[in-house]
Amino acid sequence: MSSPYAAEKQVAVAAVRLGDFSAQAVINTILGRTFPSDPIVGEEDAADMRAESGAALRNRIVELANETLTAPLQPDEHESWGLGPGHAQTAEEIMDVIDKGNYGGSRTGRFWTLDPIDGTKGFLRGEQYAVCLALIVDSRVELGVIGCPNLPTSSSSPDERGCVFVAVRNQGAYQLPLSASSPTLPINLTIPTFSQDTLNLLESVEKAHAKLSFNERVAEVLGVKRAPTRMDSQAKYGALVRGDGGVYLRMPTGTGYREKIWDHAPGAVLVEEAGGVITDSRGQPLDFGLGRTLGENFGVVAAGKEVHSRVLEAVKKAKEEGN
Ligand SMILES: Nc1ncnc2c1ncn2[C@@H]1O[C@H](COP(=O)(O)O)[C@@H](OP(=O)(O)O)[C@H]1O
Ligand SMILES: [Mg+2]
Ligand SMILES: [Mg+2]
Ligand SMILES: [Mg+2]
Repeated sequence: MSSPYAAEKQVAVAAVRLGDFSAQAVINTILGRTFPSDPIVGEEDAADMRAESGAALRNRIVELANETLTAPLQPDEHESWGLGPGHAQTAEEIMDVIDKGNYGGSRTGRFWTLDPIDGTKGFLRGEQYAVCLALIVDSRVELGVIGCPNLPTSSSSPDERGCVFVAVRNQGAYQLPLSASSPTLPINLTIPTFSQDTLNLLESVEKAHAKLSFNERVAEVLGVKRAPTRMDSQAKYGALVRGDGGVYLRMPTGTGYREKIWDHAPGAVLVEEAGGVITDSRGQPLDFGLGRTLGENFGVVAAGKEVHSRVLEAVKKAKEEGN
């Protein structure tokens, strides 16, 4: 017997791949037109589309990307970005623009990093996912945007969904509504101070992505009373900066996986601009100048200032116990 929901999974995975590729095509088009000399470190590449067996995938992605590229302009969009009716691209152009994301990263100079769909697994489950973009200059994240189409606008309005988190270095962190035409004003974000009673951990849903048993021990050491919030994608960083949790904790599973810069760059500047601290689990800064990855993986800890140092101590204790 075939496994449950096999057909649904096949369709959903194909849809996500289409979403990933076409989102990278559209975003790279806009970046390429507006900042033509900026390289891009993007998660996806067009190799599968270029393969002989990739004709169906290629046709569908070209169709989807062109649907978005040629749609009537929104109030905050410009024709000079390569958007609007008449701006369809050929299959070759679409594949080339996706492959503009092949940059390897660098210690100096400026580049963008893009995760066209972060939290793929969450997207497949109909839960949280995010479109993530950051600008890195001389290894430092200067700007980060995290679009969360499925995240409630606040924990008190679970039915209103869709928010964008924006942070610019030295200019603060904000939450905007997802729709550019919405009249709602930006919300200025500062991570609140937590007590032992109100604190909880924000962690991955996927056990393959983070060592959740370690988090449990850290929570015990900290005396945390609330259950953790499990959420896919960098929506966790958004939840953290608006005070929905207290600590972002991601510990390596021991497989040698190296964290990708596009999975943390926007979140890093968002946390810092909301008054928080983000480091690896040893308290070292995340290094965005090493290439496409953050290098050797010691995990990620993000929280408000006071909480962050308590979490580092708890992590140290849990490690010393042999967890
Ligand atoms: N073994 C692993 N350890 C840590 N992160 C991993 C991993 N395998 C995949 N990931 C990353 O975890 C991201 C999702 O993070 P989270 O667990 O916080 O939702 C994935 O992003 P994509 O969904 O963009 O591929 C992927 O890059
Ligand atoms: Mg990702
Ligand atoms: Mg992704
Ligand atoms: Mg991926």
